[in-house]
Amino acid sequence: MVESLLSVRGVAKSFGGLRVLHDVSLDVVEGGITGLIGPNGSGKSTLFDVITRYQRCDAGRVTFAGEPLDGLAPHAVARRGLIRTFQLTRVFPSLTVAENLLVFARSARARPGGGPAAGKAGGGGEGETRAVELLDVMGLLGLAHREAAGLSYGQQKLLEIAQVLMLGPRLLLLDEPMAGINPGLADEVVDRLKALRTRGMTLLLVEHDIPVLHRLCDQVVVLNAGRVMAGGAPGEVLDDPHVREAFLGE
Ligand SMILES: Nc1ncnc2c1ncn2[C@@H]1O[C@H](COP(=O)(O)OP(=O)(O)OP(=O)(O)O)[C@@H](O)[C@H]1O
Repeated sequence: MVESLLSVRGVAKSFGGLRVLHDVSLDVVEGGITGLIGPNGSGKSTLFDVITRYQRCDAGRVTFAGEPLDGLAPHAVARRGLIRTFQLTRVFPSLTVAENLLVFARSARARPGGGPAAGKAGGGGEGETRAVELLDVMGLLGLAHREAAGLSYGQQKLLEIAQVLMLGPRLLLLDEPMAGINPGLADEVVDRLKALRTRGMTLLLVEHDIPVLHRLCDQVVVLNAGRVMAGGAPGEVLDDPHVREAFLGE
């Protein structure tokens, strides 16, 4: 049996009297891309909040790399390598693309045995080497000396992902990485995310676009009204008539 990098078991969460998550369990295997889909209000953001410890769950447990996250603060979770983009990223418009990465070099953590997408970076020369490598992976090397303010929205998204990669995550949580990106660039973002997987990164992302889910994900988990209603290979899950009815309104 393949051990999962992230394991969510029996998670429940209510806000006041409103039960938002009911007994949610899922596994994310290392080195894969897992898509999380579900109608508006089905609990996707709340699940991300619980996983990253922005919210406490009322019941259940989240385990990362074999260790329970109970009781940890969000920054301590991030330090273990479980990182969500909005937590830490901010594109500074008046800095160059390269400078935007180097800002993150100083706070980067070392992770022994990581590949280029999950390795270590300090300040100085090491941080610069890593920044160049990540700009290359994200297709931004040619823009390294441009001001970030001049980037397209999609390029800024790629820069945000590169910033967070400076921190050496082991699992990256992305909330709708394609949102607002024009269709031409969406293909590029898909390719860049796949390139990260090739380098050993593990991704869990909220995504609504069905063709994107088919192209990108190894596994899709469907959340409906706070419960996992399906999970498995994209081809199986996204063609399931129950899923199509709940999610696509068919
Ligand atoms: N802090 C909170 N206090 C009270 N209710 C909340 C809170 N956060 C979320 N909710 C409620 O929980 C439910 C699930 O919300 P959540 O944002 O997790 O869903 P979602 O699947 O991410 O939705 P969307 O696709 O619209 O982002 C909604 O009914 C929402 O109003």
